[in-house]
Amino acid sequence: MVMVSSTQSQNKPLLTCSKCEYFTGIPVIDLACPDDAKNLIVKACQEYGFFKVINHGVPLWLVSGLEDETMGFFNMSQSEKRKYSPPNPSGYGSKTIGPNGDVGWIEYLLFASNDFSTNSKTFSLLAKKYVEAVRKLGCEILELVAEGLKIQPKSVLSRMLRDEKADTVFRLNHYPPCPDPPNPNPDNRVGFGEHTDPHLISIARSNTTPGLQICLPNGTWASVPPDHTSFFINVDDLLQVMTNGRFKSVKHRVVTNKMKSRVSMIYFGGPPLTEKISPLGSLMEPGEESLYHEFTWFEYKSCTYKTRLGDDRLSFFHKGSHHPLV
Ligand SMILES: C=C1C[C@]23C[C@@]1(O)CC[C@H]2[C@@]12CC[C@H](O)[C@@](C)(C(=O)O1)[C@H]2[C@@H]3C(=O)O
Ligand SMILES: O=C(O)CCC(=O)C(=O)O
Ligand SMILES: [Fe+2]
Repeated sequence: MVMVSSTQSQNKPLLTCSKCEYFTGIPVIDLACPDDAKNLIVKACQEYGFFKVINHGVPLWLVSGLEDETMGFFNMSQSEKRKYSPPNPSGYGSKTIGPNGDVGWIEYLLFASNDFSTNSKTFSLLAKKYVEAVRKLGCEILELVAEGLKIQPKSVLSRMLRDEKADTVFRLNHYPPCPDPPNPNPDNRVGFGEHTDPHLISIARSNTTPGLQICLPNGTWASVPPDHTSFFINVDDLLQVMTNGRFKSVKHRVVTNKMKSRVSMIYFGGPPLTEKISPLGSLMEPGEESLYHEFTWFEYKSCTYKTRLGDDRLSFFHKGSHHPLV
């Protein structure tokens, strides 16, 4: 499989052909240094649509406590877990992803509201605290984005996550070890197929098992080195539109692991359903035209659920597109 590494001499990604080599070029943003962070975040969002944050302020006890509780859920019998399915819009899912025939080597819990009830009260309490903490982190990051882009007010993006009607999803994924691939073709050893996330921003944390890959600007897949103490941030589709294409909604996927199980916890930050989405006026250069038709988050979300995971949903909203979904 083609992987990517970087050399110290050039600091530019090079193609190599060894298996399981990590990409060493993921931007790392230290939130303890906000003056540097605002510019580095903008650069990372333009170049990769992806970066890692350290010194994020979310306590480790909360993160590992929720991971333990999550594994407590996934370790239950299939018949116990099935009591919480289907994941529509909230609940337990296994092997199928979304309503349109996508599959993966995965089981998961989806929460489409602030009600995180399962069999465990501790889980619900920790999930509530965790989502509050990562939403706050998302607001901080979006404010640094506004500062880095030199647009006012600095709450122009973060206000959408702060809104009491903010439409967020919280997802806990468990990828069991996949010892014998169902098909020897590595492309079929997929935990979560390639896609972009539809919201504004996704904030992900996983355990120490590798698996996440991002698609680089040159179209190659790069393996993200796991780091259970940090958060990985994705630019999502709405942020690409609101920056009129300056930021890239990152294509990503998860490959399976033969030996170890992987668990990830992802907060997807979205605006209220009625929010109208178009490029930020304060960012547009004189004479610059929007690349997209204006739409509401409700319209985009409805379109998302009519598509397959790997579809390019944003293309339906490009000016010039007359797609029937729009
Ligand atoms: C196949 C699908 C699953 C998904 C809804 C969709 O029709 C297309 C987008 C998918 C996605 C990807 C990011 C998030 O994991 C997710 C919750 C989302 O908002 O969009 C999933 C959806 C899902 O699993 O329901
Ligand atoms: O498990 C992961 O790290 C990523 C999963 C993902 O992309 C998603 O849930 O949308
Ligand atoms: Fe995703």
